[in-house]
Amino acid sequence: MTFTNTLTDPRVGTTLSRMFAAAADDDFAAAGIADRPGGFAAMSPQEQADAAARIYMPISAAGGQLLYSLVRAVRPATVVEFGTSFGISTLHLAAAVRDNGTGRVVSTELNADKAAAARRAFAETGLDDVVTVLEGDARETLADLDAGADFVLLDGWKDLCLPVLRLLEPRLAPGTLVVADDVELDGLRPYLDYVRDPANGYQSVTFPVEDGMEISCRL
Ligand SMILES: C[S@@+](CC[C@H](N)C(=O)[O-])C[C@H]1O[C@@H](n2cnc3c(N)ncnc32)[C@H](O)[C@@H]1O
Repeated sequence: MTFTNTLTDPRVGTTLSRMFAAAADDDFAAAGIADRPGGFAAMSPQEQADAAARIYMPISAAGGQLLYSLVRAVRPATVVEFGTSFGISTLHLAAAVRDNGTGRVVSTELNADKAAAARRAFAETGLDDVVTVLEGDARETLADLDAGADFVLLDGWKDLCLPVLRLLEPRLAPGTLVVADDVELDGLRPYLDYVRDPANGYQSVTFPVEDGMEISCRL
């Protein structure tokens, strides 16, 4: 019996290894950003995205394996991702969609150079036919989504995860999983408070992969 797992396709494995290796230099690439006048927090989301144009900030390897497994299990028609960066998380989502034999990934990225680099990575892995990268602010690009959001990954700027979730909520059917990365970051606190409040219609739990992923099921 043969088993299909596109994460083990040499093109995908080689590209992911290269990207994770490059991401190991994130601290070096980030040096100096926080020292700019006013600091990172004082910048607009676009200014932050452009200042971070060389920084991967990816999900962890285990987080990617978790996402792959969840998408295999759920078999979503449309996966929506907030925060493509160079495409590490997107490759895991797209590999699962490929192996499901159905579905697509719609991902959105604010920085133009990153969006272009991600598209190149999807082409070199042969997964570009299942991924659409929307370039721009997710609060605008996802407002006109032409379908339901059947599986959601929120990994853009943490203070925007709650506004993006609220934007997508009308498209979330009961049972939809919403995953947010980096539960330890302060900026995600309003989001975590929201999805953990039963009054807001989620069953939410932190999954202990590196950096922590919050998995919330729409009720
Ligand atoms: C943590 S990184 C994403 C990492 C990516 N998910 C991965 O695992 O490789 C966050 C990304 O979100 C992008 N971003 C931040 N705010 C955004 C917005 N409002 N709309 C679209 N992208 C945004 C940033 O430019 C940055 O590349």
